[in-house]
Amino acid sequence: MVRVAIGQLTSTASMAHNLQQVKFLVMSAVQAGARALFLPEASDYVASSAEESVRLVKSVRESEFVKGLCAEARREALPLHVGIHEPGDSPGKIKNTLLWINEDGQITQRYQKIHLFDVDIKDGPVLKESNSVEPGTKILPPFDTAVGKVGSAICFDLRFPEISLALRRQGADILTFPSAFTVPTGRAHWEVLLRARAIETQSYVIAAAQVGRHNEKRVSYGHSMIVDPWGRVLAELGGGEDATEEDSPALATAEIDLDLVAKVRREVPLRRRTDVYPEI
Ligand SMILES: O=C(O)CNC(=O)[C@H](CS)NC(=O)CCC(=O)C(=O)O
Repeated sequence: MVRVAIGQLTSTASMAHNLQQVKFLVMSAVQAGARALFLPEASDYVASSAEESVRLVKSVRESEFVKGLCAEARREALPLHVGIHEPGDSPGKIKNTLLWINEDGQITQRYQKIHLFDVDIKDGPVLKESNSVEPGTKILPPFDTAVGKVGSAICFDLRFPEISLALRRQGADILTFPSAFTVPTGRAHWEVLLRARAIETQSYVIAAAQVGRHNEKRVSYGHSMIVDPWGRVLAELGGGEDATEEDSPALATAEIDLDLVAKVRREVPLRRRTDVYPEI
């Protein structure tokens, strides 16, 4: 058994402020005895427009936020899983990136979000992530960590079971979905989707999320969650309409039991009928 932590925060356009919040979460995770801390998508900043998002972006070498995180990880010997932005390959574009920073403070894994959130919901959010973000083109092969084999995806990727099934097939014990869900879609779909991915892949799901008001235009749902391979919610933070100051920054922990992963997979074998439908 090994303890993991999820950290929830309200990132703004100030990277210095966001780094302060994350430092508090690192300290809390260490105090709680966690062996890894999982942070939300876009922890470095949440901007109020595509233009501002592009204007704020820094390479990881130049980002005070990422350099600060690497220093924290090394000082506390605590691996960090964190969503940030990076400059894109074409001008005027950025990447929505996930980093694994190991206990030596080194960036050892990187994933670029492959599904972009372009939605136009009547009386709801209108967001065109592709205005500023370049989609990734690869799945990051699941990687070994002190808490298990981690398969990473980001936020809207959660809605596409194919990526979760691919990560599971490549050996993941834990799926992660660092997120910044909107309030209406979160209320309708967040928990159901997370638990469905956990149940159908028979894996832990760790989903750290942004919460509350980032700026005049943007509010996030919160409800960061850890789900076990049987679909039980082991830990959940607050959010939604009733978000309070206690919800940000906030930390929760749970125990990862890899024997439970093996047990669930043994007891309920999911033998696919790939003679009937294509393997994904
Ligand atoms: O803009 C940034 O910097 C950070 N990125 C995000 O907030 C992204 C793209 S706008 N949000 C989502 O994918 C929400 C998905 C969602 O809410 C759903 O699937 O219902």
